[in-house]
Amino acid sequence: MSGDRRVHTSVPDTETAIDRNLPEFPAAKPIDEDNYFRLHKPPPYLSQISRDVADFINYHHLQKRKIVLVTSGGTTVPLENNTVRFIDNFSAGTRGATSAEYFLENGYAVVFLHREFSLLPYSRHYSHTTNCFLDYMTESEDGKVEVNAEFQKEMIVVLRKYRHAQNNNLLLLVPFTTVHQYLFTLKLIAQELSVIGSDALFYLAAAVSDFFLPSSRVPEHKIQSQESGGKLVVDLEPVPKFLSRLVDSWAPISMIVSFKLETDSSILIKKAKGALERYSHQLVIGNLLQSRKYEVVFVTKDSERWVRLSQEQVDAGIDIESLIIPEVIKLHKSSIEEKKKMGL
Ligand SMILES: CC(C)(COP(=O)(O)O)[C@@H](O)C(=O)NCCC(=O)N[C@@H](CSSC[C@H](N)C(=O)O)C(=O)O
Repeated sequence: MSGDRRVHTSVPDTETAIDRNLPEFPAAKPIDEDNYFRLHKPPPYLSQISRDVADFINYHHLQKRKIVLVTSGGTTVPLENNTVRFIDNFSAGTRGATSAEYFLENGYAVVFLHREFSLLPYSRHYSHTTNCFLDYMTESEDGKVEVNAEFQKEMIVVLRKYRHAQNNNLLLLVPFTTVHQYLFTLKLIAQELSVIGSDALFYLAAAVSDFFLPSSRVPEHKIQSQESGGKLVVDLEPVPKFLSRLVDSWAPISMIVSFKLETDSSILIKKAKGALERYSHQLVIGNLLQSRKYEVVFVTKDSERWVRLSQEQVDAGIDIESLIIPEVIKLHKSSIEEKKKMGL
């Protein structure tokens, strides 16, 4: 891509985000997915993302490489159009960024739809907080910046993988900030990926808002606390169940994996099965906020299987994604074979 064509999503698009002519957003109804996209304006940068994604897909499809869309990080729900306050969904982006690395190491090309400024593949190892990159550096005698000798071995491994992904155009970074941007961009990428059918895999690790504030109700400027008698009452609508659209029309032939996040272990599997029944996709990976880094449960329509790190693996710093991704790839392979047998 010529020049820096990155889009930035964390700046509120004050021009298009609010439209007072929009009718009051109706309560959630089955046709809401279509209404949502009809009643809300797409992000202004979408056509640029569409071109980048189309080029990326064509490039890898010609080389018969499988492509996975990994979503990562949390979506925001702005409470003002000139956003000062917003509701955020918890996610550091570790699941998505780490999973993307393992997909790349297994030969996939990755479209990484991520919350802007959340963790990214490879750079996540040396972020500005965990493992601050400055702690890995020293000043040589002639005043040059160098990497500490003790870290050379581990860093060269990450650097080589990072450069390989860059030099072979294997990783496309696509940002979002709001749930609005996420939904429009997910729909766009899904429809573009549908051209490669069963070779496309969807791995939805992003923490997506269940509720949002319709544009017709978003105040233009910062909410003044004294105006509302010091209280802030927020009246949100349910986000359209986009997963059903993804499964039944945006990418009907692709394998779709969603994550179910709970904090109460007694309802996790039931909720994961509920999502499968509701959306009829292939796999839900359930995880608890408290233990998400060392155990997950694979829930399909006829099985549930825990995948866990042993204590030794935890102590050795093994990523649970090193166990998750090979399992997902195995299921993707069978899904491709199945679809090919059906002539899809
Ligand atoms: C967010 C985490 C826990 C990773 O954490 P970090 O490593 O810190 O990034 C991820 O593993 C996960 O569960 N992601 C999915 C979380 C989520 O929002 N799941 C939705 C399903 S996808 S959103 C779908 C929408 N609500 C609908 O029902 O259509 C849910 O549980 O309901």
